[in-house]
Amino acid sequence: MTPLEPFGARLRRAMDERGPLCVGIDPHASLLADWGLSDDIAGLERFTHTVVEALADRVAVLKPQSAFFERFGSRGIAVLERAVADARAAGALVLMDAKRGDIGSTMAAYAATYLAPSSPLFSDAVTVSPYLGYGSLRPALDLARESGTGVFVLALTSNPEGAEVQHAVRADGATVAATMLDHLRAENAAEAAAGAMGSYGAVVGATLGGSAGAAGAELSIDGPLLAPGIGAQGATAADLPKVFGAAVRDVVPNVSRGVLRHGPDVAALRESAARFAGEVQEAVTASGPAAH
Ligand SMILES: O=C(O)c1cc(=O)[nH]c(=O)n1[C@@H]1O[C@H](COP(=O)(O)O)[C@@H](O)[C@H]1O
Repeated sequence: MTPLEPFGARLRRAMDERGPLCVGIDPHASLLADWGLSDDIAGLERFTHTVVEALADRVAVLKPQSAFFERFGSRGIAVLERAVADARAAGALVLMDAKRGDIGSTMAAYAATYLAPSSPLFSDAVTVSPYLGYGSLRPALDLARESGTGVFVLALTSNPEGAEVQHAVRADGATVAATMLDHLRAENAAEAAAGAMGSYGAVVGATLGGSAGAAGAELSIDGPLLAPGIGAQGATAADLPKVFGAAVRDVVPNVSRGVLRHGPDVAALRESAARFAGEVQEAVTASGPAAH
């Protein structure tokens, strides 16, 4: 396998060139209706193609939410495959939001699905859940290193229910979330030593306010921090420095419905993404000088 350049380096370059915004491709049934589309494979295809056409040549990352495609069965997956290929061809990095997590031997099959270059769903990175134990993710972490792809591990999720697991305190006094972030920092150590951004990211909700600190979590992991929750879940770009502090420059903020609700007009989708990107840039710049 000829590996791609490591994901972290590719992502940092895309963030520098296009700004750090990630837009989700989340074809909710309600959005299909709002766009005047049918809740079927034709509607799914039209919606997805429109988002890719509008944004893949300008945002750093597109994040298709796999569930919205899986609900249409094999034909939905075919639409997803096409979206991944088209978005990558137009220059966006594709983060597959599949939130997979299983015992290690099964995890290897999930990893191959998204991170093996020969797979029809090959993506630049995938979201995974570490709540079968961080070590269960090893096949994905290793395949990512081999294929130049990335992995985003759920650490502090944007939903209020996450705290009962993620803020739980272990026997050694650390919270579960802080432990996941420590694992990721260790995973990124070699790239950090070389002055590069690592390929192992964490998901930390933009909605958390001060509660990331309350979980005793050091958010700097020398890798990217995916921050969902801006727009429909109530967070704004101005929350990013408050939640992330000095780590804000490693943040990839995600907006899904906040942008998608402006479709199906391509110009309106672009304008909305540009507005969020501008607000993010303003918030990051106001937070202080770049460390790199
Ligand atoms: O991993 C994710 O992307 C994710 C993690 C998390 O903690 N919270 C969260 O909202 N997400 C995803 O981010 C997207 C947020 O969508 P909007 O609320 O419409 O902007 C959805 O696709 C969620 O599945």
